[in-house]
Amino acid sequence: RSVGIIGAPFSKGQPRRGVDRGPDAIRAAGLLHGLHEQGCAVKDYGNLTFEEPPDDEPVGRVKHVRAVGSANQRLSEAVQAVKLDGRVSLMLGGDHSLAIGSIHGHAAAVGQLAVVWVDAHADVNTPLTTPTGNIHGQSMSFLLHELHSKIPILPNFSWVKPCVSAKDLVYIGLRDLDPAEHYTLKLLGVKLFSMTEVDRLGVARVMEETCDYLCAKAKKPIHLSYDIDAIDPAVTPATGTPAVGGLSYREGLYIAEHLCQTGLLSGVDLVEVNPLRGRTKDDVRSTVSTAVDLLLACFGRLREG
Ligand SMILES: CN[C@](CCCC[B-](O)(O)O)(CCN1CCCCC1)C(=O)O
Ligand SMILES: [Mn+2]
Ligand SMILES: [Mn+2]
Ligand SMILES: [Mn+2]
Repeated sequence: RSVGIIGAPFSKGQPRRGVDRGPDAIRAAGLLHGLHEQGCAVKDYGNLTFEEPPDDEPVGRVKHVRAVGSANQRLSEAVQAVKLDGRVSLMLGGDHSLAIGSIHGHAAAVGQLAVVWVDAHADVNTPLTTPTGNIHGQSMSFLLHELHSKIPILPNFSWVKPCVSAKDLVYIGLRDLDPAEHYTLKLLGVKLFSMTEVDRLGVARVMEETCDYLCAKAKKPIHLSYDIDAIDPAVTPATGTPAVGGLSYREGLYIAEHLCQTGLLSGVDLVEVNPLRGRTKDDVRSTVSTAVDLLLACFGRLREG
């Protein structure tokens, strides 16, 4: 497998300091060494640098609009370039607002794609429904064709073209949604496996159904957007929006292993690792090493050796 790594040290999609340290923390925990060990051809494109637009006043309730829009435009271009290099793009966050640029750039390069969103949260508030104004909870709303008419014009966002159809999106791990998000997902008929379904069906069946559902019509390249807070906070506490009752380490790995073996994985995000949100060094170590293990599984590592 050929992998192109992009570091996106960005935090303005949410209010907590530290998530911009995610990319270097994940590298320092041995990501590249591990990928090389398992035979991947790896190119590290380094960390993007982001401008800080002055006077970035909220627009309505939405915070850091200009910074988020500008950062994601740059990320979109970078991901598109990695795809045109013929590699699987691996974006290291940074907060989950970065999925806007990552998925946009991926779709610009490959056309129609399927999205598997592994997260405690749906990140599908619109700028008009968000309870917090934090764009990391709104990312999908900018990308879905079906929500196009619900998105107001925002500064530095005019470049964003919706590029995902609701039928090509699957959520896994949901357990903390806002009312408007729940309503939207029901209205659009988005396929989702909340933690209730994970408990009821088991992760193997969830992945079987996910792949059957996404591959039913045509096989599309898959974009996996993995929010580390999908995993139970007992395993990955160093993150900004922890929610109890998450995926076990093993379930998280299985999801990555299964998607890898489809051979359709074309883009990956690993976001919301925040080294400042661990209470102890062990908290941070456990979070970052789990992130590395999930990524090694995305790119071919099997527990059977
Ligand atoms: C559930 N929606 C939240 C969290 C978004 C998390 C983003 B992610 O990238 O980490 O998944 C939270 C909104 N609630 C906060 C607590 C009070 C009720 C609203 C939001 O801010 O929209
Ligand atoms: Mn998220
Ligand atoms: Mn989340
Ligand atoms: Mn459209």
